[in-house]
Amino acid sequence: MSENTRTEISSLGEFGLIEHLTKNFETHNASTVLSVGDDAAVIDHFGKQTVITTDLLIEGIHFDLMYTPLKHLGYKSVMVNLSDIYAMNATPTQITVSVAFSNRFSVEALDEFYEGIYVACEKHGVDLIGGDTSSSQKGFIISVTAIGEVAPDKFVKRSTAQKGDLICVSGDVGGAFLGLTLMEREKRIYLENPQIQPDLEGEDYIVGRLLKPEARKDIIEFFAANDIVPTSMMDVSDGVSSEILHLCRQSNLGCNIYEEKLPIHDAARKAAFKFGLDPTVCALSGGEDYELIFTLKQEDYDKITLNEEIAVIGYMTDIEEGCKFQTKGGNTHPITAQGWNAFVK
Ligand SMILES: Nc1ncnc2c1ncn2[C@@H]1O[C@H](COP(=O)(O)OP(=O)(O)O)[C@@H](O)[C@H]1O
Ligand SMILES: Cc1ncc(C[n+]2csc(CCOP(=O)(O)OP(=O)(O)O)c2C)c(N)n1
Ligand SMILES: [Mg+2]
Repeated sequence: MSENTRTEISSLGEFGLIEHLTKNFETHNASTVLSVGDDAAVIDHFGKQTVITTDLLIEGIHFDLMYTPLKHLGYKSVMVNLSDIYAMNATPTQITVSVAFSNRFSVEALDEFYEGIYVACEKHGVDLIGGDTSSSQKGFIISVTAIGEVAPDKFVKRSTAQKGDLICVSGDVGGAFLGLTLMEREKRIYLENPQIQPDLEGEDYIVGRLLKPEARKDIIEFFAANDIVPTSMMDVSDGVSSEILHLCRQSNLGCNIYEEKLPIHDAARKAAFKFGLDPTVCALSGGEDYELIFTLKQEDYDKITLNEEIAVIGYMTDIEEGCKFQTKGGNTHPITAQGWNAFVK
């Protein structure tokens, strides 16, 4: 397809567009009994339990199209939902995708967005089984629902951590926030002086963390292969400190977290210093890392030491102890939820 082709959505109409966007996608899961094309889809998880989650992505709130390629946006819209399914220790099987957009979008633009959706589906073995398509007066609105399966009562909640459990985080945290800080800075410079080209040299890691997060399927597979069942779990969308407080509040416990144990990538640390930010603050309050935060019984410690993708950052305590953060200098502070909140500007 030529770069300059612009096909108006009106040339296809709503039903033509849906057919165009979905016709080449085949379903792969046995649980997908009926897919796109009827009043509803039908799924059958053959005795397993069904896990379901949904998240909205709103232009200007969750993403900025000035620096977000549509293919990446499609991919990320799916990933943030799959991340919630993995956070239940479940396997994603189907998604629905609903979109609303203004006439500033062409068929080619939506094709790009769906390319990203399909790449994410392929990678995680998920079927697209339906959705909805509408117009919006202003802005691109995306709503994805993900469905998954889990063996009966094997899902992992936020509320079941026990005193003494180890608190663990997968991968590294803070990078996506630094990617966002960089993109917002470059956008500002560009708007002030459009002749200046964005300077993203050497910043691929943090930009990648923002634009193409990876839901941690590998961690769930590692648990299954090593007979590990976390005592509680959730994904890191709003920032580590905010998520730890959710685990503590819902489990009626306190915690001790150690600054020196926070997994921060070198590229993120360097970027933080460049922007005059504290890497620890970025890791605790940044958000959009889409890593898993979970608690484990102490006797499982040996099973995870060999996995370099898992860091132990602290442990759960009695509720009376409060939620505490110990700095590298040995000072102790209460943890506050300074994570992302769509209603706080
Ligand atoms: N408008 C709503 N109506 C009903 N339930 C909601 C609504 N918004 C959020 N929830 C529910 O509240 C819980 C927490 O949501 P949220 O903080 O968005 O979690 P996550 O970070 O996993 O997306 C979830 O169970 C979610 O389904
Ligand atoms: C334009 C823009 N503004 C702000 C952000 C930062 N941001 C967007 S969503 C989000 C966190 C998660 O969003 P939320 O809607 O709370 O997801 P949920 O917790 O429901 O999964 C963050 C930090 C961004 N990526 N782009
Ligand atoms: Mg949500």
